[in-house]
Amino acid sequence: MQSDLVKRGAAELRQVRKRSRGLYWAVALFSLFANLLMLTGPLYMLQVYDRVLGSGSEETLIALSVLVVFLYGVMGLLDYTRGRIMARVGARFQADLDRRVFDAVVRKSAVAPDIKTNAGLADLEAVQRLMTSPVLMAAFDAPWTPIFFAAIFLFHPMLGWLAVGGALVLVGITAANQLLLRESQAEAGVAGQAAGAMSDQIRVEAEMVQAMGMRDAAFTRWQKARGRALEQQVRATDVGGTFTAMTKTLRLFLQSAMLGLGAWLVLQNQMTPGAMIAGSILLGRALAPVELALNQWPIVQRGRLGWANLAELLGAVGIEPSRTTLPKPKARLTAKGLTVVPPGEKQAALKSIAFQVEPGQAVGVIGPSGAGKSTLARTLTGVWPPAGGSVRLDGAALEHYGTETLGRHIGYLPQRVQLFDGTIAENIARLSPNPDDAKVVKAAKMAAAHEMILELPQGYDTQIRAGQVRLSGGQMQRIGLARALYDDPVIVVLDEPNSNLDNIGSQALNHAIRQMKASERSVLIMAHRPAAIQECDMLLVLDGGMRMAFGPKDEVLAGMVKNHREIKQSPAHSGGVT
Ligand SMILES: Nc1ncnc2c1ncn2[C@@H]1O[C@H](COP(=O)(O)OP(=O)(O)OP(=O)(O)O)[C@@H](O)[C@H]1O
Repeated sequence: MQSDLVKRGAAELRQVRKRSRGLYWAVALFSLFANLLMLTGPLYMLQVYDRVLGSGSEETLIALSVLVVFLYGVMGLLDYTRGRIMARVGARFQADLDRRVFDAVVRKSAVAPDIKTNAGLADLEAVQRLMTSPVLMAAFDAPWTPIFFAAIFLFHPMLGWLAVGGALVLVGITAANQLLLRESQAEAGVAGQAAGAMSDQIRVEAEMVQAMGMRDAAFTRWQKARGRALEQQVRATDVGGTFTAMTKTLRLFLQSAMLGLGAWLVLQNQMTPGAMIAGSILLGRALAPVELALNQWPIVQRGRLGWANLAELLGAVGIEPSRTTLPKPKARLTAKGLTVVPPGEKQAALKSIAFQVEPGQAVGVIGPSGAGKSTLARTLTGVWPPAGGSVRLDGAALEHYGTETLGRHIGYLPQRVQLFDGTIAENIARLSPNPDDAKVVKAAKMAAAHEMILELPQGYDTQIRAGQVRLSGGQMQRIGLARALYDDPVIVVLDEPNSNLDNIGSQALNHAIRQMKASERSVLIMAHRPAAIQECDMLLVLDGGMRMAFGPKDEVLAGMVKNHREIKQSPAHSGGVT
């Protein structure tokens, strides 16, 4: 099953690569001519040694040299052009897959984040780098290598066999290099990613690390992860370095051996001195792709690893089917037999839940920690798919809207509000590059964030950057609420919306809920605190993933004597807020 998915992902990658098939053929054709023109050097040597030096004709030397300059010029042009074509092939491959890989990374990370998924875009870049690297050009050159060997055989079979023997040893070394390096390079890659992920996590939580005196411990952990990566890297470099040195030495030796054998054959009158020099140059040309592949093996390995990881990622996260655009729904939400299993878990966090939300209603979802409230929020916003049962928005299953459209219909305020680099307006407008100012201000006013934002140094244009413009938890939550309300969603799902709000914030939230209700929209509030359910008409009580009660708020509360008393006694219920 797993490998079927990987095969599907690999097929998708190949499909994209195939789009540049015409260009690959062009590069292959250019490579043929470039390789034929590489015979220019040896042929020139042959002529200079055997003809010019023999005849002493300066005119011949000049004519030959002019011809060589021209041929080298053409060869350089062909080489340059095929390099440009391959750069475009790589860029096109990346551009064609950017969106798909980006979506897959985000979709998979929303459900089951892991280090491998994090590296999705870096994997795509690694494949693109391999496609544009000289080593891929060497792959185009390799098929023409026999031309060079054939030419050496023409000079003398003994020289030919020496060249073929040497080349075979070099290819053997390259293959051994690949076998030995594969494991340690893959391990170095994985360990490096783990160390990178750990340092990212420490940086994001730097405040906590600093405040709790965890810096030493965090460093020790990171160093351990980094140490593993370094150890593998050093091993890989050691092995790679040994092979590189071996090939370099062997190549130099082979070239001298060719000259030595050539000289002996000249002495035996079996060959001309020109052929001796030309044979040595030809050998260098023939072995160049092998040596290049060996030197650039890390790029090849990383590219191959990237390809394998991308195949796995794209196989696991299928292409989203395009959906027929449905009209803007009414705020009616119906859940039937809804069962949700958190990704990677075996046990359901919601078990066969049923409830209905009508337009103009606010429904409070209450229950102890781990009851399944956030799970319900994630399901209603389409992040976690139901394992059984259904959720329908105005009669259509949530997945029929497509995630982007669903996000516009159902606003979401998560428990932990995270803002992105950009202006406050862009954040409220959900990172839209052209925020609709009127909509931004409307949402901010509804979330009672307008005045607070105006007091910031640049108002709505205040840049939020990691480390700069520190907003308080309550300010973040209000901006998060404005973001949830942006563009008039028909339903908003608020997960612990007042956990960071002060009295004014809580009152503003209740005001926003009343406004939503008055405009026939509906609100779901996952809550611990009584103040949050003040405006709710209905209550859904969850415990251990099961529905314990659902109905009008007062009825449900009356049925829950203990909770009822607790909430009745809270100042929030008697008109105030916590
Ligand atoms: N990302 C996750 N991966 C695996 N299991 C999860 C994940 N998130 C929640 N769960 C599990 O699902 C169950 C319900 O958790 P959920 O977060 O929905 O509870 P909650 O009612 O929102 O709790 P709280 O009030 O503390 O936020 C818990 O048993 C929890 O372990």
